[in-house]
Amino acid sequence: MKLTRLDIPDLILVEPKRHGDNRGFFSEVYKRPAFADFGIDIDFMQDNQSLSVEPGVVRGLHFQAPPHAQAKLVRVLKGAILDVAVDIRRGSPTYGRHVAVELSAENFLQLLVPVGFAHGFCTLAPNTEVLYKVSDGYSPECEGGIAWNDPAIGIAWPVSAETAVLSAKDKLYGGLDSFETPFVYDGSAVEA
Ligand SMILES: Cc1cn([C@H]2C[C@H](O)[C@@H](COP(=O)(O)OP(=O)(O)O[C@H]3O[C@H](C)C(=O)[C@H](O)[C@H]3O)O2)c(=O)[nH]c1=O
Repeated sequence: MKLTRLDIPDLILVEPKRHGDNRGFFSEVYKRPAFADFGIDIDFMQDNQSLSVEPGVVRGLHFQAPPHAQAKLVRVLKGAILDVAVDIRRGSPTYGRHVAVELSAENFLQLLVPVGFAHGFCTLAPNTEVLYKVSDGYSPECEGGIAWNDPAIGIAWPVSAETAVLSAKDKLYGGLDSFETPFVYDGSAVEA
């Protein structure tokens, strides 16, 4: 399992090894010690899975505030997504900056999104299924969100406001400057 720190060093790209043979492949897709070797110890407690039927479905940008903040480990079982994480930790040198990576069933990549980041994705293929581990349970009262297309963040989504498929909830979120983040940067990440 290969772990790589991205431009925002708290965000980590994960590439499990696939052992191929005449039947197909076998892969250890999550291994807690591999993260521990990288200085990361997250106690994931729930797996979530979503199906998005159409390409161009945008889910996000979401987070849960403390005491139910969530770290996430995101992977794609079927199809493909542009996966995005936005740094919303007050005092972070990369506050408001984001990383966008393509995760797909084909590239087998995963994205680790720690607490303190808003998360969202846009599907790039029909019938895309996303599976992600979370480190805390669902807490509607702690749910928060930021407008997916906030120009202050400037994500280069492959869809427009006219073509994106959004939930009613996601259409209502305000921009980065419309909320007081509940997260504070603690300087934890080791520089890449
Ligand atoms: C998140 C969640 C939702 N639900 C129920 C609540 C609704 O009845 C239904 C759909 O929820 P929602 O529209 O919030 O689902 P998404 O828009 O996919 O939300 C997720 O999208 C982005 C990409 C994220 O990173 C979060 O994990 C999560 O916010 O599932 C649950 O029962 N448990 C849960 O953990």
